[in-house]
Amino acid sequence: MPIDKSKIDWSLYLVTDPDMIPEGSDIYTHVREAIKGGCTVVQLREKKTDTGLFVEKAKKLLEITREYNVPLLINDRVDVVLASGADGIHVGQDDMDLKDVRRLLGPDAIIGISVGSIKEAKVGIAGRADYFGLGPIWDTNTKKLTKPLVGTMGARTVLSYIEQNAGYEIPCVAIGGIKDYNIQRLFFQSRTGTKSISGIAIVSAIMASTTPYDAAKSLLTSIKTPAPFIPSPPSPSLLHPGDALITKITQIITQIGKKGPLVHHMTNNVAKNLQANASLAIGASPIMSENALEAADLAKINGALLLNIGTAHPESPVAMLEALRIANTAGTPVLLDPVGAGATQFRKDTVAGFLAGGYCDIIKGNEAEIRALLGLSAHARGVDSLHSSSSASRAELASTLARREQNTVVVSGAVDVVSDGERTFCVSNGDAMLGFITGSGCTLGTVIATCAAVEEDKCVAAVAGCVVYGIAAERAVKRDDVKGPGTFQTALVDEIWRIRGECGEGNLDWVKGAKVTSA
Ligand SMILES: Cc1ncc(COP(=O)(O)OP(=O)(O)O)c(N)n1
Ligand SMILES: Cc1nc(C(=O)O)sc1CCOP(=O)(O)O
Repeated sequence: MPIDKSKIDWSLYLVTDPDMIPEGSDIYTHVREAIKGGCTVVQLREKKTDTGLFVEKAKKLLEITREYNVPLLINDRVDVVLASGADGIHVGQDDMDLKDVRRLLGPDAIIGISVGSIKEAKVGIAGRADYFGLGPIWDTNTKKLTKPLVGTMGARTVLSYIEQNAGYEIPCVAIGGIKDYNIQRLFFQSRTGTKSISGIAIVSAIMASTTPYDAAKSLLTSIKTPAPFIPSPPSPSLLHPGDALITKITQIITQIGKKGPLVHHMTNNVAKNLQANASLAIGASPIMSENALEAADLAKINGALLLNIGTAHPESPVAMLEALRIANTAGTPVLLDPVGAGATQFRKDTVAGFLAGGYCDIIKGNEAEIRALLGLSAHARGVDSLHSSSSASRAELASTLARREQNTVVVSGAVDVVSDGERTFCVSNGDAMLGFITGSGCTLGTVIATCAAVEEDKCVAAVAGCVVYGIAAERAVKRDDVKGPGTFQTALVDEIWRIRGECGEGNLDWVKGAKVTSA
């Protein structure tokens, strides 16, 4: 029975590679096991095989795929499809023109094309492709890539173009560097309002596995399980600054005192002590450990992970990325403080590696750091709309990055700007004295991460962190015992402690000083 192409399940699409199959197995056993484990589509990809053998392999595989009602597609070769009776073909942009492929294979054949940009999507749409292979999403060792990486953001751009322009439904399977640990983030970060990828195409994670059944099963589980960090839609009362937001801030601080969340810091040596003291003062339990081998155990405990690259060593990015992935799998919120991002190539690569390799619920940085993450020059100049340091343009920076990353971004400064891409708040609490103590920005990160540990709405958690930290600074600077930065630093920790105590006693007067507006 030929496959009905309107009913294909694109969830887990296996692309074969004969050179990866572990010794002792063969392509037929391997593919059968992978299908039993959950593969829903198979593509036979033979780059070096002679035509005769290619057709023979296709015919034998077709017997297997038919048993499971799974479509078998052939990579690149129309003649092999025709000779074997396979269900369709996958072609690249430089292969045979789609109209010719269709003419040769007929209306029922499943025809897919590789797409990595809007320009390539136009080719696929014009040729009425049945599906797109969207990639390369990430780097891969499976083949030498000749096209730029698409990333989750590029995938979203293409999906949104298709949604608005195709005029017919085109399932898209993402391909390139996809593993168990990045699947959920891929689905989450690439989705548009209404269109998501329909599945993932995998080579090495299944073909190189000695247990293809288990590999496929585990990949399918990740596909079917929503990302643990997907935020719920914000409560309508928290869309704008107002009484509900202020009440929520006090509830967050009270919750921290009650729950004592663990906040795992992988942070810099300069700020570590202040961050640990501020954590304790607000009611959290700080752990300062750069050891990735502890990350799995720490992620199991409720709390948050803070990554700060201020004094990172050459080996730090590997340990931090490992911790980030573990936190993502556990659903533990992660705050990234990209200290000095853009200052050196090492820092640029480190931050790019985190954003490509994991999901950070909150990114907190100063304006130069956030500009660096957006690929803009560190200093405001030029005529682009993001060039000045007004609150409005910093709000644009924050919301642009938040929309790109599908997360919450804080641009810290005299006025802290917090955005999740939809809502953007300005928090004007704080004092200039914060600029005279080392690690004050890093410690704001600690306070925000602690709020994120107890609050699902990360944008509101970030606002709460900015408010409590800013008000503590305002109170500290007014104290008679504060004579300068040294005494201010101590008083700052004391005031965080006092605010937490007042919250615990139900005295919420402190929050009357909150200065939160919409950007
Ligand atoms: C599902 C899927 N997507 C993309 C590709 C890549 O195809 P192509 O661009 O033709 O590159 P090669 O496979 O020929 O190296 C694919 N095979 N499958
Ligand atoms: C065959 C192929 N095509 C790609 C594209 O982007 O067009 S990436 C790719 C290889 C994907 O292998 P793995 O799952 O091992 O990363």
